[in-house]
Amino acid sequence: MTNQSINMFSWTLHVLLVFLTFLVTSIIAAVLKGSRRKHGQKQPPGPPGFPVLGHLHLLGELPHRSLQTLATTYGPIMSLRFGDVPTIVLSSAAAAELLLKSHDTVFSNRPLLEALEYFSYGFKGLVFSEYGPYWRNMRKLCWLNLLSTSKVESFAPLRMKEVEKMVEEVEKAAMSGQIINLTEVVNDVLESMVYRMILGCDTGKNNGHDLKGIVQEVMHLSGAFNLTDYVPWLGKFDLQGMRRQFKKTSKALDEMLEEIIKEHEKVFSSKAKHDDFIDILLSLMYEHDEVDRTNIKAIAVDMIGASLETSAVIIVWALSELLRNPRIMKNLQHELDAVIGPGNLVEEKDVGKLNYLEMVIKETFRLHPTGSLLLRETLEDVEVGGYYVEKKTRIIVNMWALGRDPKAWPEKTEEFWPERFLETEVDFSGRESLMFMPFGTGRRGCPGMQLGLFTVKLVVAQLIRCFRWELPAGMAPENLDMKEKFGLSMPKAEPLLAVPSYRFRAKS
Ligand code: HEM
Repeated sequence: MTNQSINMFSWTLHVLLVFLTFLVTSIIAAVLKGSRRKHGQKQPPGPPGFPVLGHLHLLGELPHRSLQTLATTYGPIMSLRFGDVPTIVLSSAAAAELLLKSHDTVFSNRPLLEALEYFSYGFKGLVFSEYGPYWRNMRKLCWLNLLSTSKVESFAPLRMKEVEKMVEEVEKAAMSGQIINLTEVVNDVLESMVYRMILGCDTGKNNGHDLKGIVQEVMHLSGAFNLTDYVPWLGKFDLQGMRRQFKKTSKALDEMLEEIIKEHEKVFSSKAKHDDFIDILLSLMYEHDEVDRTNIKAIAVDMIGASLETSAVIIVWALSELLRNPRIMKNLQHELDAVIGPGNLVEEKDVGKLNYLEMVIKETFRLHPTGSLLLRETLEDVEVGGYYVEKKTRIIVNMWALGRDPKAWPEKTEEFWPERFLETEVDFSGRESLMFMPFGTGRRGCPGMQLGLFTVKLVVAQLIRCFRWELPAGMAPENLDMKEKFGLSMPKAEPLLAVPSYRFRAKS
């Protein structure tokens, strides 16, 4: 035997051994878990699964669609197992009401995913920290100091300035009849707003650190499929090489945040102070023991992650639906012209008067929920709706399916029809009814809803008020590609391209 074939043989043996250990351990684990379950405890229905994989193979490229299809057979409360993780998928408003509303606390935990352990400094932020006193403190701190109504309003001039810059850029394209990539325009304005508000800097290179590139990598890795999250004991083999990437990216992220914090510290007591989230968190660190440097970094990452893609993605979907539905675009332009003075830019104080805009944004969230699968985990065993749900069961609320639940939305279910909200008195908060809850619900509901809505409405209103939009090369509205791709926030798969022309030159 040559050296090469000996190596080949030992490599094959190694892979076989790993696979066999994997198979045997998983079967033992499944048997032990089964035997722990008491007799007569009814599980929600679900399809038969494979050993080891469970139902992972059923997820497909667009899990929200695959799960919706499965729910037509197994019902709106469905039991699945992804690797080692028992999971319940909720696919209707009634199912979400039954579990989440009546047992808010029990369903208030989040799964501890490996990527987020790295990027949130061992779950020291808010979004993915475990339900309990630490999470409660962090939530209160963020709510009072960063996301309260008065704080959100204090950043309004910053948002307006960035929106004005965006309008100027689009005006240049309108002058030359250019096709523009609206997805890029929206991402750029959101990045500028979010980075300035949270970190006090823009999207370019910061002391040699590629802020935009690093954040994009963090978002990408946080949404990527990681086998370790489903079969934890396989983690030590790091078969997909994910841990290596988490370590590399979290190191780059940490170095960049350190420098940003140091810059803030240098000018903290001077007039050159930025007055952004880092400044606010630094003052809390100087005043209170409960905040340290790690918290500042973890919260900054959470706030960027929670606000950037969510808002940008929904704006692009809203603009796409408006381009595909000229009647609705016209209605919105009429409302904007009637409410806003001639030639003026829309300001945040106007947003509350724009009822049709509100309906357009609601309808966009119904059909294109950012975060198509909302993730929770049970804190303890619970019996609900005649079913037994174990502690540490992962709960997936299929928001995609909720928006298409024919019982909740019987009329024109698949159609973009904002007028349905004239009759349906639901707000964004998921407080009254879970048929519509784009910002989640209950204790873990989104604390950035107000900020998110202001931003989304302001950007959409400005782009529709100032410009007429056409699809490139005479494309018919109904031919616009509306496919989504799976990710943390379910963005449109293809960038949105369109040609702007002036409705009028706006002045602020
Ligand atoms: C259009 C924009 C946004 C959408 C659609 C959105 C949506 C959501 C959703 C669905 C959740 C999960 C809620 C649940 O489990 O019930 C969430 C959580 C969260 N969001 Fe937002 N969000 C947006 C903007 C923001 C902004 C601007 C911020 C802050 C700067 C923010 C901060 C958070 C935080 C901190 C959490 C975790 C709360 C917790 O676990 O206690 N979000 N968001």
